[in-house]
Amino acid sequence: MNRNDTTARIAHVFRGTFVHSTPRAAVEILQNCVLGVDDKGKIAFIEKHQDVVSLLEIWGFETSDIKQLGQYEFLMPGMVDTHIHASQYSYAGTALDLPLLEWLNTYTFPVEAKYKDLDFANDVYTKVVRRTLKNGTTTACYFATIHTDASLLLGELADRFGQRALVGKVCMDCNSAVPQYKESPILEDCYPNVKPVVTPRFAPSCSSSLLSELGEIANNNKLHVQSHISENKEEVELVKTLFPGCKSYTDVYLKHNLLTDRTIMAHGCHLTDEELEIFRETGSAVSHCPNSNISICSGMLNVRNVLNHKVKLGLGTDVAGGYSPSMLDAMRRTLDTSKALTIQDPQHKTLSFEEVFRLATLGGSEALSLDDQIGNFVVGKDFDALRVNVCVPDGPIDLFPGEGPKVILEKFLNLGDDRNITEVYMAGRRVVPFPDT
Ligand SMILES: O=c1[nH]c(=O)c2nc[nH]c2[nH]1
Ligand SMILES: [Zn+2]
Repeated sequence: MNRNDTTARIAHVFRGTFVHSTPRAAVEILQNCVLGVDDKGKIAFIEKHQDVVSLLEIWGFETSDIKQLGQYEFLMPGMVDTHIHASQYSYAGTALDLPLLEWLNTYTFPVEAKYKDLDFANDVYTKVVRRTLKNGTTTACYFATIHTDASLLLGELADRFGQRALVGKVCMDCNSAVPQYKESPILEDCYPNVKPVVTPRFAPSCSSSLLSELGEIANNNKLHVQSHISENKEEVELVKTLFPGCKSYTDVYLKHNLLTDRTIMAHGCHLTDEELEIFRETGSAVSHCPNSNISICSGMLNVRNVLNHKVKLGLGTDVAGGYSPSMLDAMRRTLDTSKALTIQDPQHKTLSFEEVFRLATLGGSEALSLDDQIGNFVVGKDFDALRVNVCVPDGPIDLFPGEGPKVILEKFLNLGDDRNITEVYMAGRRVVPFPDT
């Protein structure tokens, strides 16, 4: 409870129930606690309420500054979407009738080509940032398009609305389906909470020389890398023919120096145990995108097996292969997929809702190598948080006598929506409700 930094002042104090994950506990529920946020947006303290008198003295705030959470309210860490295509948001909820490679050629590339028009980009990017923030995504790892100006605009909008983001200008130099839609390089480091991520689209749309160039840029500048891997079986076969000198899909990225502890690869449904071993050795992470995996019939990732290999794993909405921009949906689809695997093989150890909660928060922060900064309520981390009220008027959840905080959390995760997320904070700044509403 020491106050080390004498210049920091307290900007917010909350009292009530806090729910988060730790490396040891998938869900830790802290009741009747107080949490303080300093004016730099960092968590200054989290203590039992009986210690409030000494906290008042140490930190110099007033009792009247304390925001009391209601009986059916709690604070949880902001959710981390480790894989989302901002540029595909305009057709989210449609166009889910083709498998990956045809889906890309038919729907995705023609739409992404439209981002040379900045008005179009501004409309879609504003909507996706606002929609995901309202649904509790405080950190998003975005794919944009090949267009530098529109990708910079996405970064600017994330910064303006207060979403932490990694923004990837897509790099691809092979595209026979829509030949005018291909190009290369990256983005500048532009805002405190918005960073560039080196983004080769996936091996089939990149030449070996582009992959090498991107591996070099990422390593020389210590940048994040994101791409797709082993999403669908046809794609895995295609990669074998395109890169005959590589032992596996994973080996393609490994050979081009793209697998580092700042790498996040989406899907991985068909990765072998040998490939997962390479992920563990390099510290690269998998983004599990269950809505997309089912919606375009790509496969079912065995998350339990990935976790058993000690590979970092977060969840992704993968809009628009995934039709929902909500991380609550990503959690539900993760549970559904795990249950489907148990139906196929009763020996499969089904994921629990607590484990999935951890994947959406702390797991996501680890996958993006941001866990020293975000992911749970630890002193010194940034205060990225959701204020959840499971009892909002006309809300989607009914409660019954005797339901404790764990049941309330489970109901929110399974039944809740953005109506229950009454406030969103990123680095101590309240970003939802939006200032203009
Ligand atoms: O789900 C996906 N969405 C995409 O846009 C994409 N590009 C390559 N591989 C992909 N998979
Ligand atoms: Zn994707």
